[in-house]
Amino acid sequence: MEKHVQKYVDDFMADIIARNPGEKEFHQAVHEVVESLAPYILENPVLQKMKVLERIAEPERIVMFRVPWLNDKGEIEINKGYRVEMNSAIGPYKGGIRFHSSVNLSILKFLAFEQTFKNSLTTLPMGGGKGGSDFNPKGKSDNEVMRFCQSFMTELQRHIGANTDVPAGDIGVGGREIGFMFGQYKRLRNEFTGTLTGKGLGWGGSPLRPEATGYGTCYFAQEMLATRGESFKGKTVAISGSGNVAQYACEKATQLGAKVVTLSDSSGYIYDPKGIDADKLAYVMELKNIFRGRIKEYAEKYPEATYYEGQRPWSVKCDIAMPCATQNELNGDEAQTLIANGCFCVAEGANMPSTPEAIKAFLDNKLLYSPGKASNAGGVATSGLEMTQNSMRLSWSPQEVDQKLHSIMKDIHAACVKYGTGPDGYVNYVNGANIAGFMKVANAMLAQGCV
Ligand SMILES: NC(=O)C1=CN([C@@H]2O[C@H](COP(=O)(O)OP(=O)(O)OC[C@H]3O[C@@H](n4cnc5c(N)ncnc54)[C@H](O)[C@@H]3O)[C@@H](O)[C@H]2O)C=CC1
Ligand SMILES: O=C(O)CCC(=O)C(=O)O
Repeated sequence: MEKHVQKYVDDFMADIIARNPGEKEFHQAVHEVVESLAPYILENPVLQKMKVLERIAEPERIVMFRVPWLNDKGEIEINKGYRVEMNSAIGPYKGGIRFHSSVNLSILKFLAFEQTFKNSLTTLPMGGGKGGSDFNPKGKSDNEVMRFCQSFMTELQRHIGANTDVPAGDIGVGGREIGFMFGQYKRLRNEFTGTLTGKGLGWGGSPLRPEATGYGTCYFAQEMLATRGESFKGKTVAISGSGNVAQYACEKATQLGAKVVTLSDSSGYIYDPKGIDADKLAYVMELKNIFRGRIKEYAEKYPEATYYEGQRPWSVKCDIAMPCATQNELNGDEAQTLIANGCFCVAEGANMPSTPEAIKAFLDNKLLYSPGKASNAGGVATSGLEMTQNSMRLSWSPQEVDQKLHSIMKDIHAACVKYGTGPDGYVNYVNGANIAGFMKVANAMLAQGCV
């Protein structure tokens, strides 16, 4: 990197760190973006003068609140609730809600920051936001989850709305939680609107929203593979996670002819050398979505599989890796192991799953590597399609939604290629996604003045 560009990055980050002390995930997300954008911003002085990136890195609003609820023993429990309304330059704030014990402001700010660029890439009119709570749904009864969701929404409902801020699911928030939150929103506001996405099909949801993030990640990977005359057919795929994104990435990769050999959760991973086919995946979906069990039970049911306690799946030999669990789940050493084992494509289904050292290894070795903000954008894009269907008061068929999702993913890929191709022809999808995502938001902010 040239000296004056490095200085811009260093000064920018020094300011971010001073203004947001201790928020390491947020610093990490901003650093990656500033590194991509610095040359572009230095060539466009108006962006510097109008402090566009500085403003994008400061949330427009953060709401923090108490979430008191009663557990099944009748005792009061208290959690923290948050909504980070990051940027509304191109549309209402939009982004998921995460329930996980690790949730804090740093994590939600990094997610809301990433969401701003991701939503812009979808080409749909959605700003960036993210919310959540340090509530841990593991081991809680359905009634406890319902009481928690109702209390969370009792406060959140004042801050959201179909034209203001439209939350959805994320880690720990799936169809069950969206149902409880939507029910409480409707009850308190006395209105049936599209304020949440990820709703059930019979009450305003879009076909394919549950599938969209995993499917979209595979559609994006298909586009990357095609640039080298490759496809999923006959490839071995390692997937981490076993939740929503991992399940549907596994389903689509298998449908496209690949063999998926791993899934994981926070306790460990399973390796199935025969591949996780449709029947085995149906078992995983029941295990995780209904019985809320652990992935190790897979290896008890299918003796051909092995369970590795406390480990991540990146030492397994594969052609394609798809991290679909959580942030910073793939480090520099694991990236080197993947590369040494012949992995040539990494498509992120999770948000920021690769550490900066892992990303550097992928780029230095010229892998096909897509950051989550590009390859997992199919989820929020389909949420955008749900918002459109809600506004029009009609619903599209699964085929129509799938076709739109597919074409959005192709367009995001094309935008990354346009802005990320270097002089040697290698596509740096990190730069491509950051620059393409930034431009639309930046132009809107320039037009809207100092707000
Ligand atoms: N649900 C969606 O539509 C979208 C989700 N994402 C991202 O995809 C990732 C997964 O989200 P979902 O599948 O929706 O959540 P989920 O709650 O359905 O599944 C999360 C998975 O990650 C695993 N996990 C959580 N913490 C872990 C840890 N510390 N170590 C190892 N595994 C861990 C869980 O065991 C579970 O398998 C997250 O990064 C999320 O932000 C991104 C775009 C959209
Ligand atoms: O569907 C949405 O609104 C949000 C999805 C999400 O949280 C994400 O893209 O990370």
